Amino acid sequence: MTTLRPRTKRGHFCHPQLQYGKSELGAPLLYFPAQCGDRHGLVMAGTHGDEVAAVVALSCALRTLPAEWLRHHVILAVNPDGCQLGLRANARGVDLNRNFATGNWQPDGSVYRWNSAAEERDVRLGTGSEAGSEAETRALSQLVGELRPSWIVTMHDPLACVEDPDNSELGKWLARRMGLPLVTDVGYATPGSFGTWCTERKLPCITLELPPVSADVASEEYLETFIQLLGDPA
Ligand SMILES: C[C@H](N)C(=O)N[C@H](CCC(=O)N[C@H](CCC[C@H](N)C(=O)O)C(=O)O)C(=O)O
Ligand SMILES: [Zn+2]
Repeated sequence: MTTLRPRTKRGHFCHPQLQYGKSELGAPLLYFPAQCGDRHGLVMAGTHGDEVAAVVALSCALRTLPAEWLRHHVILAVNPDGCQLGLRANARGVDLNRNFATGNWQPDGSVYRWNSAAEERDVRLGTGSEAGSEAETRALSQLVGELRPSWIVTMHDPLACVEDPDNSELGKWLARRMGLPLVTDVGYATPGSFGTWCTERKLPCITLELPPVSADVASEEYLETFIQLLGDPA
């Protein structure tokens, strides 16, 4: 059994970090490389800067796990500019999850829901001047190409489901542990999305949609599950 880091010492990282690019505003794009095992996965959050409960909960899990027990790569903030601005888009107003170089990329912009109380998705965002136009998209695509992870879990909120087109054992485990429904899609079109980009490259990708909970609640409710996700072989 892994001896977890005492809570008194979880205020800082002891895990190596590597830079895989720069955001549109020049922020470093960081990832935490796996420190042990093989068949590494990639667990990431912060594609949308208005969905940060997973960023905090994943960070808490990472800081609780001793560095040498990290079995999978981690990106806490795919979109650091959006995270610091509290913005779904990146600093250029582009929804990064509609900017990936997929067969169905659309140039006409995208919409999202202001919040769970909104009756429709009507807040407009760009999808980029072309597929892969954004620095964050290109850097992540290149990193995935270099790391060649066995699987990817990308965290969003607030739709409260586990989206796994492959109905994999990992997807079933996550759904069970999180008490969320396992679905094959989120229920609306996502052209140019990361998940579609992965599907086209036959890379297993699970989208974990947290419920609309605070970072405070997520860091308590999901800590054990996220520690197991990061520290146990998949
Ligand atoms: C918090 C926001 N205001 C909000 O309500 N956002 C939701 C959408 C949440 C979200 O971003 N979910 C998906 C993830 C897509 C998964 C897809 N299968 C993939 O291939 O990546 C998204 O990108 O829309 C909202 O309802 O707008
Ligand atoms: Zn999202």
